[in-house]
Amino acid sequence: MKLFAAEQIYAADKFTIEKQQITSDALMEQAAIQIFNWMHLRMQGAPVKIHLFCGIGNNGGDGMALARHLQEHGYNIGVHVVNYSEKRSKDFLINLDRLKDRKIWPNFIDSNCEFPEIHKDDIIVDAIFGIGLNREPSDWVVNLIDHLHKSEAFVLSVDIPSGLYTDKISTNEKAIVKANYVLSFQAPKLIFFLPDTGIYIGQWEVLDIGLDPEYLSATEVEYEIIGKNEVLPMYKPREKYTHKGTYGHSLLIGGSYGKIGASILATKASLKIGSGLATAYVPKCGYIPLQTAVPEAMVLTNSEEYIADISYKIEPNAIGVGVGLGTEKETVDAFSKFLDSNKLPLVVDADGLNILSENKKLLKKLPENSILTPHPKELERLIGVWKGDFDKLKKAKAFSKKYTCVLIIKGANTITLFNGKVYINTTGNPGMATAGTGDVLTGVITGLMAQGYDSLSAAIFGVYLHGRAGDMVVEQVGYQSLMASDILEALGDAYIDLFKVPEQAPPQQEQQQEEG
Ligand SMILES: NC(=O)C1=CN([C@@H]2O[C@H](COP(=O)(O)OP(=O)(O)OC[C@H]3O[C@@H](n4cnc5c(N)ncnc54)[C@H](OP(=O)(O)O)[C@@H]3O)[C@@H](O)[C@H]2O)[C@@H](O)CC1
Ligand SMILES: Nc1ncnc2c1ncn2[C@@H]1O[C@H](COP(=O)(O)OP(=O)(O)O)[C@@H](O)[C@H]1O
Ligand SMILES: [K+]
Repeated sequence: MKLFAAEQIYAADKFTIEKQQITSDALMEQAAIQIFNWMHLRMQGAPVKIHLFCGIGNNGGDGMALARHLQEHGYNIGVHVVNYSEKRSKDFLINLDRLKDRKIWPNFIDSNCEFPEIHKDDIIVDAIFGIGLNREPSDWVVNLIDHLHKSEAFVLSVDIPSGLYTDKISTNEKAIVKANYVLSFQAPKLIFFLPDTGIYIGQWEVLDIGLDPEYLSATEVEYEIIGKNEVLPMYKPREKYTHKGTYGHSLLIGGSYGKIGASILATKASLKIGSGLATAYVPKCGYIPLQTAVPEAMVLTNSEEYIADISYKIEPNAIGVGVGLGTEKETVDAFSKFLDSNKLPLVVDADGLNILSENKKLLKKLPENSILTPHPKELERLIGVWKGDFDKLKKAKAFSKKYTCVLIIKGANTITLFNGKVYINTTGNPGMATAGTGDVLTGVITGLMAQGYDSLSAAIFGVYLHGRAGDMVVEQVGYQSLMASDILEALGDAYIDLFKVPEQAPPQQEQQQEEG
């Protein structure tokens, strides 16, 4: 799903109004009705007090229009205008008048006013600022936001939590509403998925407010979120008249004394994801553990406790390097020499990344379209410290461009960058914050490349399947008990899940409705 920049949403808004020959307040009305329907379906007329805090722009206008619909349906509302500017938007004013026509007089709050009392069982609708925020809110607005938080009432934010910018990080975390739920118009916003800003969003849902679909589909975006719909077209089916050679040979180079488990996990993952053959290249101390733990894999060994040379006679189709590798001087030299002769795009993880960070000139030796899979600390070693998520993305994009590599930034909502575009994964859970899960991901991506997936598809699809396996298995084992091996075992389920059709209402029920 595309993530649009604020300017693109404003442009789509303008285009829709012109094409459909409607007024902007009619579009606002559609948006408000969508929110009303969402609330009405859940509240069913419950007499809970609903406090609507409305700014003076179009986000506030949405809130005012919503207030009218709630009042018409008998809800117990309090409407508060957060009067932070004299410059009120046209559609805000139209909706203010419509409220007044119905004899509803909002409570106007400014810097000198006492804030309204809010009980913790009340509901707050946050329509103070939307995507038009362009500077830090005044101190009294920050105090109001603090007042909302202190009430402990449920907060429903319209479009985005007020106080969040769409393209930068706020300097004052107290100036941001913490939303329990966000109803976002037309598409989610990038900030919902970044660690610095995602913390202000409990749950979110998209409401289709009728922006022109053709315009939106023709609009090129920098950011996309990746779910099942996006990865399904990448899937390569298994054909009947094929053999193990058809599905490629993965080579996993890594392991050192005390870290052979990493090689086991990665090698096994490459087979579990469908690689026809797999070879683990490990120091001799890894020979017996590997042959025992992954009897399906072949093993090549070199020196005793860490890898001191990387050379082989096999012809792999994909190579993953770095898990458990260690950073001994001889290993670094072996990796450097290997890069001189290797032509295949690599998947580089863990100590492979640490070696590259310590020896930046090696980065130039990486074949084009190699995949680097750093967690945030490894990323910092590669690209340097950053100031907030937007700066991180900018630096990461520049790095991926400079070395023509796919960069995978691991974490909650793993982010893949390539060729100026950013793909945000939606699978995975905090149960995966445990030893060895990254090693499994390296094996998964290597195994996909061995099967012929191009680097970008292997990265996006691999991250998705890895996270989906984590989501499926966590339901059985729980967050705390989830281990990397559990993800390995669930990779098959993640594939099968790609083709599961969402459950529909039982036919009997439909029949009854028709009869009724
Ligand atoms: N297509 C869609 O998706 C649709 C979107 N719709 C809704 O419109 C919302 C965007 O509305 P919006 O452009 O009027 O901006 P909004 O966020 O209400 O801010 C208001 C104004 O405040 C100002 N301002 C900024 N920062 C400030 C500060 N710190 N302190 C004081 N003032 C500050 C700034 O004006 P300025 O003073 O800079 O001229 C800004 O323009 C969007 O989120 C959605 O809810 C729907 O109605 C239907 C279709
Ligand atoms: N909170 C989280 N939510 C979702 N996924 C997570 C979370 N924490 C970690 N992960 C995933 O777990 C994996 C951890 O990788 P990494 O840190 O390299 O682990 P290791 O080095 O132990 O193998 C990554 O794929 C990451 O995206
Ligand atoms: K808002």
